[in-house]
Amino acid sequence: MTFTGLHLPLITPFTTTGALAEDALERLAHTVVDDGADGIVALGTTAEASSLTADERARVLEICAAVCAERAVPLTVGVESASTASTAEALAALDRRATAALVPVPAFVRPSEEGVIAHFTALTAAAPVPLIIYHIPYRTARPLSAGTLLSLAAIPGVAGFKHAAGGIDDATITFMADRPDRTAVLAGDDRFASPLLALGASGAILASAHLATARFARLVALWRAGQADAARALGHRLAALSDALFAEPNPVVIKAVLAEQGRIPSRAVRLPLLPATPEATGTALQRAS
Ligand SMILES: O=C(O)C1=N[C@H](C(=O)O)C[C@H](O)C1
Repeated sequence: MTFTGLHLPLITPFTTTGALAEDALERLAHTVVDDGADGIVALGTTAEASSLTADERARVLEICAAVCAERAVPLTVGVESASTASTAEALAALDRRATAALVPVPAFVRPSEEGVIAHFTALTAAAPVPLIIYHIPYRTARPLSAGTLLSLAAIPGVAGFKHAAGGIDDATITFMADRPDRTAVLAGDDRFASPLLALGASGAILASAHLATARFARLVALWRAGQADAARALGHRLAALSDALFAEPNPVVIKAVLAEQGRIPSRAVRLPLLPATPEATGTALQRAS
């Protein structure tokens, strides 16, 4: 299976009293698909997954799975835990309607690169669905060399990567040149999405695409079609939007803009996140229009 196109890592909307806003989540999921998203990611970082209760996580999954089934689009589910055993347990219990699981290196632990390979080898044995490895060293504190990324790509059961290396570094360039064709690479760093697509990424998982969904979908399509001039120009404009949306910790600005636009009932986020400032919200609203 090859993952292509734009996949939306949905925020979790809350009501004005702080409860899960189920209707708003369902509406949002339908809207992004209407606007050109090729798939949905539930319970990613952008969903504040670690701040949700187990019941809320289960409801989010049910809602997203129902929309994905109705719209016939893939559902990728974020699964994160501190150890290999607990991650394997969470994967084994995954909703059967999931198409893939998005799994980072456990944060804070800082295993060796050999440990990372052993971790994902063990997880593929436990997972009922293919894995998309979430490479995000600035959150996990575990950089990975090109050699390790290529070893991970060779593990049966690894369908691809969400690549969010914090830039286009040496490892990224070597990995993009040498990875097997069957390995999907999805751009996962909003600001660097266009350059990674230019290097051959097959798609993207971008929180920024809650806004301007159709334009982000077009960015992916243009790069995939080799229309570099148009893609580059659009990429520059969308990078400016991403800058504004990531001016404060994700997803606080995105939620504030969606609330201002009346697409979700409130800008509420859960601690330790704080609601977006009016300044950041104003700038993002302008760039989103
Ligand atoms: O939840 C996600 O998936 C994403 N998370 C990233 C982050 O919060 O660092 C941003 C990316 O756009 C998608």
